[in-house]
Amino acid sequence: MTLSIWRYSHLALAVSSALFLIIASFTGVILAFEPISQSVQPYAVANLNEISVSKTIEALQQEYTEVLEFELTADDFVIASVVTQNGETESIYVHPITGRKLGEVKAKTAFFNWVTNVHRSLFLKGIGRFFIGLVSLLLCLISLTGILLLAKRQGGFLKLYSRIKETNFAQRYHIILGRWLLIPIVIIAATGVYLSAEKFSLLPSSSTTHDWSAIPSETELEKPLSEFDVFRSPLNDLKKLTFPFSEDEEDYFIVALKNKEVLVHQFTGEIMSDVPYPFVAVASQLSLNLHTGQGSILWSLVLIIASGSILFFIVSGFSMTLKRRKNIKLQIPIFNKDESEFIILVGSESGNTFLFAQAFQKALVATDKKVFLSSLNEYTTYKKATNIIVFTATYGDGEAPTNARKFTAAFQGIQPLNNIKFSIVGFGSLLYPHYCKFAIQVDALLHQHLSFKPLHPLVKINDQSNVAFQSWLKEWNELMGLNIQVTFPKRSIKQLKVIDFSVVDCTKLNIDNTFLLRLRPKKKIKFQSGDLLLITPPDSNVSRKYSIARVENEILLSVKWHPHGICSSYLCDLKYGDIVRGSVEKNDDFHFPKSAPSVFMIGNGTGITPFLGMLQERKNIPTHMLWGGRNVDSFDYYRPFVERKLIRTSYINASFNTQNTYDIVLSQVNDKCYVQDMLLQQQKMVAKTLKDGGVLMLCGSMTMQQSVLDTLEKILEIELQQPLSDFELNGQLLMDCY
Ligand SMILES: Cc1cc2nc3c(=O)[nH]c(=O)nc-3n(C[C@H](O)[C@H](O)[C@H](O)COP(=O)(O)O)c2cc1C
Repeated sequence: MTLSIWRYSHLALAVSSALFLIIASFTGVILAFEPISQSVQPYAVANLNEISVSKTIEALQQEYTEVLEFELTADDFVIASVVTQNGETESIYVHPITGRKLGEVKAKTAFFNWVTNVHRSLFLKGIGRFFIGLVSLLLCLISLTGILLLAKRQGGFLKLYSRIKETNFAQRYHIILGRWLLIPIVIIAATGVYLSAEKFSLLPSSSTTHDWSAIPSETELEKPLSEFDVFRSPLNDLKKLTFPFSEDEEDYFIVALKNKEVLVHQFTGEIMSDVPYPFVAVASQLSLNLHTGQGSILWSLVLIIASGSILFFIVSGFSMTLKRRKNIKLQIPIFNKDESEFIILVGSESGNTFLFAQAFQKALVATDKKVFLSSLNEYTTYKKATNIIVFTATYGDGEAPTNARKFTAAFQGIQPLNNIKFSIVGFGSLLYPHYCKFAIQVDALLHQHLSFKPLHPLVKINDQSNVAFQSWLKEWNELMGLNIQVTFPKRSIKQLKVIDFSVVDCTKLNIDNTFLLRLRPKKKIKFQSGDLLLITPPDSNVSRKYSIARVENEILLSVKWHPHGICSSYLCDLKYGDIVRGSVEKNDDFHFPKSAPSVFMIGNGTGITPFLGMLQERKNIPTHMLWGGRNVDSFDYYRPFVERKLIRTSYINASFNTQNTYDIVLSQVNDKCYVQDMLLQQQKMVAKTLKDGGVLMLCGSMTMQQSVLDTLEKILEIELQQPLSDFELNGQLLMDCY
């Protein structure tokens, strides 16, 4: 709730000021170049702290007929207003020791003048200035709401700079740039507000007021300028010196120093008035310098980057909002569990079943029904429920999808509050031996419970068939006396580029009927270990995806041959030089982490494949790999890749400072050990890895995934009293199981 308040405030502020912000930041970037071009001019003189003010006065008086004033700029240049020997009044850069003219003070170019006008007032004078001031204020608020949002997302202010989970470009760089450029942007905005407030006289006066009526002391004697105390101070203490207008005794030198302004008697050097600058004047000067970058090339560069980044924030922010809105439209989270009459429970691994469930929910809501949708894992009590509709896929070897693994246990432990009618729709594929097995289990479970009555027998849907779904819907409508119409959002299927690969190696089957295949892309393509290779055998419409390793710019895959497997049989028969057509699909969720204190790879069977490549690419991140297979010989094909990089020792004995290690466990030898057994034996080390921010990568069969996740859940409860989902959300648990 609070998150959405901040998000909406952030968005509303950005939307209302976007156009002005674009103009102000764009012109701001250009204007920040002006102080840089100014600073690089050759008028600076070194060691101004060693030159006294009187030295410069003398030099100027010798060189020119009359000196009106001189000042030290933010770039440490000396500018003097003088009357030359020819009687001309000039404003020039001078050398503070010789008084020599170094160059003419040029007026701002017409271009910079124009851009300044746009930046300050959009050529709209007072009203434009007001809008720009207001936009600066909004920018302050946008930055503050942005930082609050970020703190919430990262889990607190202390974690502001911790690892970012987002992989979407706009979102990722909105956060990265936001947290580094927040301070400069707030400074730009706050000083902008200050300068505008000053222009509109909303601040107390910043001018110094002298008492001009003071009477000079009679004891003070006339002396040369070089003996005036105030002129003995170093030149870099001075801001500006204005010479007396006439030789009248009541005309004084006006000396603006860094911290105060003094009036000095022109003949005796007596200080007639000494007024420190008011706070407002100091703040104004500081605001001007910080807002414009005057006098500092480094700060000007920061201003250029910060102003430019505001343009990026606007574009990336709006792109994130559009994306979120699209997702919200898909999700329609409307009613809570206790007010809903219809409960839809979903088991889905790759999201397709969710799309069916959401479309069904949307259609029901459109007929004014109160509907609640959640994953099967979140099964609980529902106060007003009369109907439960389960949509679930089956995975692995007839297993539950990850978001339904806890359903059976939850169902057995929860007593429903009322009698409920149920309908089960199983999503599966006839290509698998255990067609819709998990849906069958859920159906059986509900049948056994006295509070649940079937509305309709279990329906199985092969290969996400819309025809089969609509026919179930028709019957469901009839039984319910409803007539809901379900339409599906068009799925944007990314077109993958199909290319040719030549076979470099295809090994024989090992004792587990597994073989290694090495393919060389015929074209240059981008891929990395953990990506997926999609292959459709010739004359077939069945595609298979394989998790791949990148080894010396070639694709390595490990395939288990199934006697009736169309794709595995096709690949198994390949020979050196044959051409295979396929496409590589990016799998960003399963790439080796760019940074992490340590990585623990866990896999079984052919699930070792992406790790074989990651081990070759890995850079300086301590790594341990645990692999589960059947026999010692099962590891033979993988051994050379692993032993090139890792030393065999158990995780518990691994010393990450000096070595990267691996261990294997075998299920068909005497001690019959599975990866989850090994994790349990080394539970302290596993918990410590996660606690210290390490990343756990899991690849292999769904059966192994289920057991490993159950084991991890147990370990974390005992060792850290924390749920596994905390680490999953944090990006510390990466999975690619099949
Ligand atoms: C690795 C894998 C294993 C699968 N195992 C089974 C299975 O044992 N039985 C079955 O009926 N369908 C199986 N399927 C098919 C899925 O259940 C089916 O494609 C489903 O529509 C996917 O839904 P989802 O996208 O919501 O996860 C499997 C699919 C994959 C990719």
